[in-house]
Formats: sequence, C-alpha cells, structure tokens
Amino acid sequence: MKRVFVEVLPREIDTSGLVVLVDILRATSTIVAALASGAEVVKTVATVEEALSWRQRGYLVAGERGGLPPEGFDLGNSPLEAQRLAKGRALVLTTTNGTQAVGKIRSASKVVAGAFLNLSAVVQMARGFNEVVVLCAGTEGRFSREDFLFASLLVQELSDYQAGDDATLVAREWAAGISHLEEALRRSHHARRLVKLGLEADVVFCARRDLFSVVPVLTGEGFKILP
Ligand SMILES: O=C(O)[C@H](CS(=O)(=O)O)OP(=O)(O)O
Ligand SMILES: [Mg+2]
Repeated sequence: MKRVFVEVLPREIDTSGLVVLVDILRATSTIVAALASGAEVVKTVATVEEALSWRQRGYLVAGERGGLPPEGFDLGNSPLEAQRLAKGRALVLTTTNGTQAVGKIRSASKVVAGAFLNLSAVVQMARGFNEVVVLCAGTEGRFSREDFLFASLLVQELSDYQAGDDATLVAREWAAGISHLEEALRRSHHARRLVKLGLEADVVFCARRDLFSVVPVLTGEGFKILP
C-alpha cells in the first residue's frame, strides 16, 4: 500500500521512504533555482557563522535572517539572485526555517527539495517510493500557507496514494479549490511580508510551476543534482 503524509511543521522524521522538504518562500525555491542554473552543490547549515566559514573554501555564501542577507553574504535567500550568480559555483545556504528543518530528518531512503518550480519532477520521483513524507518548513515554528499549498498539490497528484492522516486528507481536499497559484501564494503572511521588504519579484518567481525539471537530492556534501 502506498501512503503519503504531510507534516505541517518540522518534527523528527524517520521513514523508509522519500522526504520532500518544502520551504516555498524561499529556501527550497532557492536551492532548486541555484542547482537548475548550474550550481555544483547547495550546502545547508544552521548558523550565519558556519555559513561564512565556508567562504575560505570558495563557497558563495547565501541566506537570510529576517528575510535579508546578513553582513558579509554574497547573496540573500533569493532564487532570482541564485539563478544569476550560482552557475559553476558551490553555495552554502542558511535561512530561518528551511535549512533548520533539514536537521529534523533522522532517517529516510532519500531527501529531496521540493518547490512549485520543480513540482512535476518531484511527483515523478515520489512515484518510486511506497511512502512519501512532505516536510513543511513553516515560519518560525508556525504553519505556513505556502508550504501547505505545495503539499496539497503534491498529494493531489499522488491520487493513488492513501492519505496517511487528517492533515494529508485536508491537503488533498484543499488542492481542488486552487485555481490560480500565484494569487494563492500571495495571500500568505510570508508573501505579504516579503513584498513589504521589496522582494515581490522573488514571490512571483517562486509561483512559477514546473519552470525546472531538476530534483535536488540531499547528499553528504549538500543538495545536488544526481546523474
Ligand atoms: O527568506 C525567507 O523568506 C525566510 C525568512 S523570513 O520568514 O522571510 O524572515 O526564510 P525561509 O527559511 O526560506 O523560510
Ligand atoms: Mg519559508
């Protein structure tokens, strides 16, 4: 029997299946955009200090605190900036939510980064697993509409998978009512906050469904596109 679960907030995950990490605004969108644009690897770390320490090894330092790049960073947690700068480079990324959630995954057959940008490619990969866990990063420990929106569309696509619990059932039901992705994304608190920070272009970009067909896979070095 094939089952899918949606974890609406990060918690410790042990699964023999696939974990799809999602942080639409913006960490996994940034990871997907960077690797789709030719980055060699995107290493995720928990602290600003650790991120900066990777510069001496030639890494581009990316990320945010409060939505904006800390002093000394080469770029923010921006998929658009990553698209421009990441080609041929190794990136290290630290963010408030998405890169912290990576640490919650205790065991999985495979961990991938999901976003609207690569949704169909993630669905295709998920079909190779009997159990799929969508791990929503949330925002500072609270439910994030945009991550749940991704989970809803993914669960809808996996229509032959049993919904593992009520959150997954609600996700599947909600998807039926989504007609305009960017509009639905803009209604989230997080999107509105980013617009106020002058980062509307990132929000619009993060809504571009299936712009890319790559699926970043978590390895010992960080997220990479595997052959
Ligand atoms: O960079 C982001 O959009 C967020 C931080 S904030 O909520 O906007 O301050 O980080 P993420 O880890 O991608 O949710
Ligand atoms: Mg987020």
